[in-house]
Amino acid sequence: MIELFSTAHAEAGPRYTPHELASMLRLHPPTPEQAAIISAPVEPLLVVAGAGSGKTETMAARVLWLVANGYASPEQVLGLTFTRKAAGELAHRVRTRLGQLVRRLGREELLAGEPTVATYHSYAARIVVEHGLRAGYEPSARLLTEASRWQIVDLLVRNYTGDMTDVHFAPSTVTDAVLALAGDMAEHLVTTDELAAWTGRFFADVQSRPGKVAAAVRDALARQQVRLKLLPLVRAYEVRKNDYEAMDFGDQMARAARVARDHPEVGAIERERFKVVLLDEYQDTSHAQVVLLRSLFGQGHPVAAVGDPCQSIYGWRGASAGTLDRFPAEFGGAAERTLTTSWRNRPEVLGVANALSTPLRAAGARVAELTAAARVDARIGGAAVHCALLETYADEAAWIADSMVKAWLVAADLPDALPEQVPIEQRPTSAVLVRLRSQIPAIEAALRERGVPVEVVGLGGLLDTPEVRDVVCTLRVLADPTDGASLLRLLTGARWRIGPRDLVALYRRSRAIAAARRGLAPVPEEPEIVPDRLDESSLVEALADPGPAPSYSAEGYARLRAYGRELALLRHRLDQPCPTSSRTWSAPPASTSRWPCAPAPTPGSPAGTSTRWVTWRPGSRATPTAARWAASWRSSPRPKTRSAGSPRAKSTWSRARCRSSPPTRPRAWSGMWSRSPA
Ligand SMILES: Nc1ncnc2c1ncn2[C@@H]1O[C@H](COP(=O)(O)OP(=O)(O)OP(=O)(O)O)[C@@H](O)[C@H]1O
Repeated sequence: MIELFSTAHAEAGPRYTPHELASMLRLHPPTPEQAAIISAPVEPLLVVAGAGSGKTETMAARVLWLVANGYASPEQVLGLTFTRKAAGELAHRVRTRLGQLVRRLGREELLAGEPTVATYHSYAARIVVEHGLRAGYEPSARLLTEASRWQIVDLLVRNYTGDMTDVHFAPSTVTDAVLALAGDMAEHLVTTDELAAWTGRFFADVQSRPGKVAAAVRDALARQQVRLKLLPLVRAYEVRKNDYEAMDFGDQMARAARVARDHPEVGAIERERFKVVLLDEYQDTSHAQVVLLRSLFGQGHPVAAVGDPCQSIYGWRGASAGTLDRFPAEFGGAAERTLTTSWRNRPEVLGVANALSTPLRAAGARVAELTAAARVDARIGGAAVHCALLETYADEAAWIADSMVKAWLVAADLPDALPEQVPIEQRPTSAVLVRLRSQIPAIEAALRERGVPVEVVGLGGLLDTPEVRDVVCTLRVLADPTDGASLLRLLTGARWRIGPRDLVALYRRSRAIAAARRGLAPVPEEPEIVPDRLDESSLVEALADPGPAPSYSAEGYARLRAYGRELALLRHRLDQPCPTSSRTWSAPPASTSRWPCAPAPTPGSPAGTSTRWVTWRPGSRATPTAARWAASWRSSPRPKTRSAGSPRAKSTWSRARCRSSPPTRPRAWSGMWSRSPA
């Protein structure tokens, strides 16, 4: 048990029961299960409970009970959640209740200060800033955004000349794989050397066993072989981050965990500061997060963790349902409690949810089945949960909209009315959850068609509207001439309506351009046999230079020419400064520099036709990093082309890099414009 917070109340036992506090603040009375958690001894505690069972509510009530009974002052409470939204929700409930308590008890001196409610990541960031120097981490290290991470690794990948035998990925996939591997290693606190050594031991172990290697093991070995090939890139990424004095989110969590693990004095300081710790969604904590929390608060400190093994969504990054099972061992013999009343769902929904989660429980998830609270709203539109499997998104949207209209009419007892005739107070609120944002417009349209007012929530809403998506695709095509997928969307969209025959002709043209370029490239020692990414993705070039008109329908050709001209005009504006760039930096010393990616003159095209993708001029506004990258690109050696049959032939992606890197360069380059200098 911890040293109690000053007052006589705490030493003499709790002054207020959970029920008394609830009635004092006019809150819902807690259930017996909730009351037991709220007033549990001030020791490690694990609450395993399902969705909507009142976990957040109970945690807020526990903070209130601890403060009211003098076990902790508000500022000695730390609550950690995964998302800012959840942190905001918990903080709001705790602060509102503490405010009510102050007004009721009139004891402001005891309740001064604010609890700290933060995300796991922001708490880790604070640990690194405040204590990182103990482990040699600069507190001023810059945090890389997802986009910056991607740009750094993409550039490394495209300039990489190491052995990539057996890595049959496109460059962008290699970039994703390197980022994922770097992230996984940070989550698991594993270094590149440790991973290489572990893989070596694993291989030796498998090979030392007699008999045939099972197919599944062979697959695992092959995957690990690929992983080993990526390790030099992960190392290069680490070096690059050090050069930039930067780190990503994974590094930040790993640094916090290492500081806490290797420097016990940090735990002493944090335990002194926070007498009570609440951990939300504990089932989703990664290995690095568990190490951080266990190192800081793992010696019997009153940590209350809540979690639901059936809601574990981060298995891929090291979280597992076993995290909940290990809690008592990690935090010093925790009591375990549960909540079984659902305040959010009706019995029919819970019946389905309980049935669906039965296999998870059978596999060891120790979470109790939920039963509906008596106060859950009366049923609307029948007692059954319906499930439909429909052929198209449009059918699905229509079905959802019809079901909702039916529910409205049943709720209002107006079977023949139109939705807009249902009085507002009789309209039940309804929510539609979708798997993909792209489904939203169709569902929204179907509901509006039937007169049901709709509000689309979520940040992605605007980006998914077709008009905005067209603008985004246009920007992509301008910045990345290999982005054939975006161009295809625009060509087949409502504006240009290019038909299949003309698309095939354009595709043939792109092949001809690629073939002509191969013809002009330095002659390899042996013929190349593997198609590369550029071969597949030069539709944008073909649009700029569509070749002879008779290959297309007259109308199609005219539209393609018109659109090609429009894109060329827009492309000339690519090097204009971005208004958000906050300082001007002198660009590297060079005369006007052109990215050498103009398509070669090809048979059938007017002599000298070429497309200039991006022009950069001295004096342009650029960040120092962008300037450095541009300079390093110019001085980097030209990659070699691959020869078929050579013993250690570079794989597809490696050669694709050599061909596709010039056109994609502007993407990395222009992406830097919008960033403020470091
Ligand atoms: N004893 C109670 N009496 C009445 N309502 C309650 C009670 N306990 C919780 N609730 C209500 O139940 C709803 C769900 O509670 P809460 O948000 O705390 O659940 P949760 O388990 O944290 O949900 P999730 O699984 O989504 O995180 C809230 O509206 C809350 O006010």
